[in-house]
Amino acid sequence: MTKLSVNINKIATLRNSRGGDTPNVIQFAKDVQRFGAQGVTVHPRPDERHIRYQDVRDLKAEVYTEFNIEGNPIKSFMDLVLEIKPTQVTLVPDAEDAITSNAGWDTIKHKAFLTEVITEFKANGIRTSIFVDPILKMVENAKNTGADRIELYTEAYAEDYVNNREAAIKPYVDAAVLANGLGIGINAGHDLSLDNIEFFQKHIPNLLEVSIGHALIAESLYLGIENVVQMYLHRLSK
Ligand SMILES: CC(=O)[C@@H](O)[C@H](O)COP(=O)(O)O
Ligand SMILES: NCC(=O)COP(=O)(O)O
Repeated sequence: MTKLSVNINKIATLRNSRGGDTPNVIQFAKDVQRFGAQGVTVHPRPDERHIRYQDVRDLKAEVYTEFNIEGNPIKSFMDLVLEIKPTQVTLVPDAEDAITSNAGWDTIKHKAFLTEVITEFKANGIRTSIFVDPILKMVENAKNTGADRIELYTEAYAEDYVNNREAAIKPYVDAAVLANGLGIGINAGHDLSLDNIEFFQKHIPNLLEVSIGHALIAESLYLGIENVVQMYLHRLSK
């Protein structure tokens, strides 16, 4: 079964655009869980332009499904995650000035750093995942850091899906087969949508979780959030 974790960063972005508390991110997290989402994802960045560190603290009491915190493990992020102790931390090598995540880890170059960080999170009972491109040596070395899972960075899949979905999925299938053989779990995320999720899920063996935000919120403008969560769950259950 593939779990749906809803990334609520965009709700915080909308709220922050006016400076008040509308829409309320806590209420939104409660609602997506009530509608069936099996997890909530947040990605606090150092400048807090999307979800804020205080939001993450406030969410702790309200997220009763899987709580996934994503981000670059700088000191303030590590302190936050160790304070909250979510179900899962996903390590993402995002630069401070990047609009959104735009690359996976080089798990060879950063092996020592990742190993140290992962050891600390695991010692605190937090499941660990590393954001990686579908590159075999990056997947293989993700396993060597001690991470429980990888999160496959799916932007390239989403972009290529519209032209040639068979070619688009191929590197992800190869990466997933390797990950399964190595015994490391598989998550995926970035630019997944109602259009491309079903094909992805059908072809990736043992896909444990997808985290989806941008497209899901955009689709909800037309279809409503309750419908959209149900539509994703339906596509993921096939
Ligand atoms: C890790 C990742 O893939 C990103 O998609 C990210 O979590 C999305 O966050 P933003 O929506 O704030 O760009
Ligand atoms: N880890 C990916 C994520 O949380 C959401 O990415 P996106 O759907 O906003 O592109």
